[in-house]
Amino acid sequence: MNLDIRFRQDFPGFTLDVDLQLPGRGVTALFGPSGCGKSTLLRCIAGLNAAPSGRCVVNGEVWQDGPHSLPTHQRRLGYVFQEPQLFAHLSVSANLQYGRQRTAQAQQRVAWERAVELLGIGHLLERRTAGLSGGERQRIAIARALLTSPRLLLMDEPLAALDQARKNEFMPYLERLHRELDIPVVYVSHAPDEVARLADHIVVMEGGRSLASGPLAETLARVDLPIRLGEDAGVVLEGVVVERDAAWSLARVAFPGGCLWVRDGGQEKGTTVRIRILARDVSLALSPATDTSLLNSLPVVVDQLADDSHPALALCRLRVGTSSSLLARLTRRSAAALGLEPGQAVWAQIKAVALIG
Ligand SMILES: Nc1ncnc2c1ncn2[C@@H]1O[C@H](COP(=O)(O)OP(=O)(O)OP(=O)(O)O)[C@@H](O)[C@H]1O
Repeated sequence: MNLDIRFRQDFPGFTLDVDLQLPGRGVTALFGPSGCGKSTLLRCIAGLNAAPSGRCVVNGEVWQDGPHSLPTHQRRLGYVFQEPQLFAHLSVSANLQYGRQRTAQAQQRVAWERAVELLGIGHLLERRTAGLSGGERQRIAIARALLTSPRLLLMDEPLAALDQARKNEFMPYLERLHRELDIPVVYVSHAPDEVARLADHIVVMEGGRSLASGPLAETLARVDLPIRLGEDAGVVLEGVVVERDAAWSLARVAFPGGCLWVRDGGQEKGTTVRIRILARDVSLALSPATDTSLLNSLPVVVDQLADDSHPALALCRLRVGTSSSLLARLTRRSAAALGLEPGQAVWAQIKAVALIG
């Protein structure tokens, strides 16, 4: 189960040149600054851009092999754009019907009721799409894409047109798709919070190339990428809610290697959650601090030190237990004062932990 994706395409002043082996399940985020080629790559995968030297194999289905390329309508894919492309004169139901009609009955793998329920649009079916909110329209666009029973779902910044409040409402629907449907998704975004919350695998792009491609947690913990991620550098950890403290509205999340207190997000004990810790929110000490307001202090081992984007700053990767990592951003002066070096045991003090889903 994998996606074999290789394209080279020249444009005036820009070349897309990627060679990627991506997992054939889960969400892969294409992440990078504006103009780095994310949408162009998505268009190549969809066959909307003709890249004659490309190769695109989706879980064994060959969509392109050099000049032999299936036209887009013969590729079993769903494409969700930034702005939902719905038929304004038709009802929601008729829009969905359009998606389903495109797929032969024998190939239909996502039932109507399932798509409607997953995206929470049952109450909208008889409405015309023109009067709906941006978030509702986007949910309908996704349901319509699902009803084509795609082998691959391509999403090009589906949340970009929504404000933060609408994004927060929308995100759980994407998480449900991820959890409950076995359709691989390639998801374009330049929003680190979205990537941290949704992705299993990340491709970091710059200037038409892939700088890094790997599992989310591992890739975000690399010290050579935070320079590109700037203020957003940080790790994502997956853990389980093990305790809830109603008196202080806090929850304790256990992850491989330790436990952290976070603001209680309402999840039941036993729920798997993701937490995000930015490098700038982690400071280091040689002993466990007791006279501090910080809730979270973890014993860690210095793994790697690297220069950061500014000559005053350093990035430090820390091992927590045997399989988790943190990043800390600190001044080089502080690193020298603490005498930091790989293998050293120190304490990580964590100013903020965001529970992201
Ligand atoms: N058909 C085309 N003709 C000329 N240049 C093109 C064409 N398609 C893409 N490009 C160029 O490729 C580059 C990458 O564009 P692309 O839209 O893929 O970036 P992106 O990472 O998706 O950006 P954004 O996040 O802003 O959407 C840009 O410089 C763009 O001008």
